[in-house]
Amino acid sequence: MPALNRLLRAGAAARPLAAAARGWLSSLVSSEADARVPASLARQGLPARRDPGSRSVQWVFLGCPGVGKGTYASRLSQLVGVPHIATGDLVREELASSSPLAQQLADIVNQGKLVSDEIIINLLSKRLESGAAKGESGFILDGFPRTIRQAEILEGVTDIDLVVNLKLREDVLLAKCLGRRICSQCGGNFNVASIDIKGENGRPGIFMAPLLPPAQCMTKLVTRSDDTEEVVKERLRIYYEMSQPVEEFYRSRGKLLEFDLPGGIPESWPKLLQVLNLEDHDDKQSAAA
Ligand SMILES: Nc1ncnc2c1ncn2[C@@H]1O[C@H](COP(=O)(O)OP(=O)(O)O)[C@@H](O)[C@H]1O
Repeated sequence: MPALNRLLRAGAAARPLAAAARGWLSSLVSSEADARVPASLARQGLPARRDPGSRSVQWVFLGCPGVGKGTYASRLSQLVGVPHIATGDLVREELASSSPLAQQLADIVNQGKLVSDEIIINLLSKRLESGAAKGESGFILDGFPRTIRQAEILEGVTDIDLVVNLKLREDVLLAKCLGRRICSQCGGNFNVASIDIKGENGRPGIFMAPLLPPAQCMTKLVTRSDDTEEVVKERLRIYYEMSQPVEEFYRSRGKLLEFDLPGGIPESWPKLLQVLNLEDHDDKQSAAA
């Protein structure tokens, strides 16, 4: 099996890339029969394909920067027992290394631009490959696909069961990005923003309490270099231009589940479980804990 990066280095052009990526990724993801698809999709008139337990879930989380893809994808991955794979994390791991790619990536990410499809497919392929070697199966993808080309390549490789599109109003997205903090020691994600917007002119208000770190992390908090106001606004602009069409790509295939976040985690998590038909799962896990 030729590695995608070797093909790319050999100067593979646009069409061979898609073919190469398909070959490479398809050996790493499963296209077997369908996995669990929430009954809520059926209620929405979307196709609910059933063959429970045939393979692990293959889900995608879409949504603007700051919407909470990482938070909810990570919680769900623990609940359903599949890895949470965030391409933004893969990019940041590469940035933290002293690889030749790191400087090139830093310039792109710090301007709020998208990394090339080639680089992202390469990073994702490596992550899937190392997971497969450890016996991982299934996934919840967060931050991928982010362009129509990425979506087409993924669709050519495997059957995604469900795409959750998380939504929040733009002023809240900006406040959440600016309030985001990471513990430089444990890697935990927190948010110091306190959001309390009153409803007006028929538009509902929204309340989100800050997600504060424990005392031992308090002095070790850092801000992502791309979470400045200027860069967040550019990331939002790029999302609308490059990634929003991906929503329509999955909507037209009957796979998109729209989810308007009603508030912070205490309000949103139970509702998300409800629409995913996973409340029982959560109860069983809490009882077992
Ligand atoms: N699928 C992708 N395609 C291109 N670039 C990506 C992709 N995923 C992540 N990146 C790069 O990594 C950065 C951080 O990604 P992420 O943590 O997902 O950010 P966000 O908070 O904007 O959703 C992006 O701004 C982009 O430069």
